[in-house]
This record gives sequence, C-alpha cells and structure tokens, in this order.
Amino acid sequence: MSGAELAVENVTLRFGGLRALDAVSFAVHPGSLHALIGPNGAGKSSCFNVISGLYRAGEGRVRFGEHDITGIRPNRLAKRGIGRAFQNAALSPQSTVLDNVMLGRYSLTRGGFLECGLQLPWVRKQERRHTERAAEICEFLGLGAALHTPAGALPYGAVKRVDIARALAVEPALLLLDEPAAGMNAAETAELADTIREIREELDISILLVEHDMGLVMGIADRVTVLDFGRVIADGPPAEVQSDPEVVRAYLGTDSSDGTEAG
Ligand SMILES: Nc1ncnc2c1ncn2[C@@H]1O[C@H](COP(=O)(O)OP(=O)(O)OP(=O)(O)O)[C@@H](O)[C@H]1O
Repeated sequence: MSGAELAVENVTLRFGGLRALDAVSFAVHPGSLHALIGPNGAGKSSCFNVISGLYRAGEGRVRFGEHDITGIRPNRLAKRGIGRAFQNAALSPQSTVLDNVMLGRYSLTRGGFLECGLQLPWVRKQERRHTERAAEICEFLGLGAALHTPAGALPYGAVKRVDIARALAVEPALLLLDEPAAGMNAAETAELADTIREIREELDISILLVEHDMGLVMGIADRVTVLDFGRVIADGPPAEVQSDPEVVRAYLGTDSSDGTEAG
C-alpha cells in the first residue's frame, strides 16, 4: 500500500446554492506531509469529509493509488490503508488509552463472533500481538505512562494524541488529520508539531493535514494547498505559498492581522 498517491480530482460539493468546493484538485505525493489550509469557511472540512467518505461529491473523483475511493464508506477506509483523526476526538472517556487505541486495530483482526467467544488459542495470540502493537504506538506518541488511564482523565493535548494513535493503529499508508491544533494553546500546538514531524520521519507514510493555523503548517509541511471560498488559490512549497499575494489577501481578509493565522 505504501507509495500510493492520493488524488483529489475536480471535486465539487454543493450545499443548496452554496459551492463549498468548486472543482478542487490536488495530489498528496507518497511519503509527503501535505497541508490543506484556508481561512474559516474555505472548505477544508468539507474536503476532508469528501476524502473520508462522509460527504458525497456532486462531481469529481478521489483516488488513492489504483483505487477509486470516491464516496467510500467510512468504515472501509482502514481496509484501503487510510487512517483519520477527527477535529473533535470521539474517544470513549471511561475506557483506557490502550482500549481506545485497540479500537483502531479491530479492522485488522481476523476471527468472528464464535472464534472470539471460544477464546481459541490463535485468537488469544492475535489479541496479544495487537495489544503489544497498540502499546508500542502509544509509546511512540508519548502516551506510554498513560496506557491504563481513562481517556476522559487526560489533558486536551494528550486526548488529541490518543486520537492520532488510534488512527495510526490501522497501520495506514495515509494519515488524515482534521485541524488537530484546534482548541490547543501555543505550547500544545508546538508539541503537536513535533509529534507530526516525528510521525513523518519515523513512519513511512503520507500525511494530509487539514489546518487553519498557518504557523503550524509552514514549519512542517512539504507542500501546501490553499483553499478560499471553495477554490484552490495556491498549491506549492510552503515558502512560495506564504508569499503568494492571493494567499496573503485571503488570510488578511479574515480576522487575522499578521498573516500567520486565520480563524
Ligand atoms: N453541512 C453543511 N450544510 C450547509 N453548509 C455547510 C455544511 N458544512 C459546511 N457548510 C458550508 O460550506 C462552506 C465550507 O465550510 P467548511 O466547514 O468546509 O470550511 P472550513 O474551511 O473547514 O472552515 P473552518 O476553518 O471554520 O472549519 C461554509 O460556507 C460552510 O458554512
């Protein structure tokens, strides 16, 4: 699965008379960290939802490697090698960090109701293997000391990391992150940037980061696509995009005064 390109091709999405996405095209190259940014209401979440199958595009296609994943059922994403973490992490607050991350591994388990109910030896062995791998992923994301802590007792920054750990637990070739820094303070955002950088360096996967914090993105992305009013207004390396007059205008036109952050 590694080495697959994600291609968004001419995607249009309408809500009544509003074009939330207007012929949007861009590609996430294998192994790259690609950011999709834009001011509030630009269409970032709509695009994330089209890619992850929550919204059905009126026109256009989404391709991952050789597979057409347009309108894929969200529960099939893991099977295609795509993991996603949400803007509002939907963790089970009473369950431990490890159990929450284990949820991500169920898509990889074999065995039906009967085999699991009978606790056959191979089922127990498989379960042990998955638990070890889930713990390893938690460790990698700095959650090693919190494995048995209920997710609801964690600080906000750690909750986000559990959600990312759960997305990584499907062993994806592509990780989709929807505004992971939303609601974070500056210290948590800096820590998150380090985490994303480490994922990119240590794991051989592509990352699509949907984000409106331009500061976070510019420091870590290989390539940036900028949306404004549902249209792609720039696409290129961070330094190039940052000084693009249309991008500056789009960001300054919102409530940001220094051009480093919208929203
Ligand atoms: N379910 C919906 N029904 C109707 N309009 C919607 C819906 N979701 C989004 N929109 C509209 O589509 C446009 C794009 O919204 P979207 O949430 O994709 O932008 P965004 O870039 O993610 O914004 P933000 O940074 O504020 O999250 C906006 O005008 C928004 O009001």
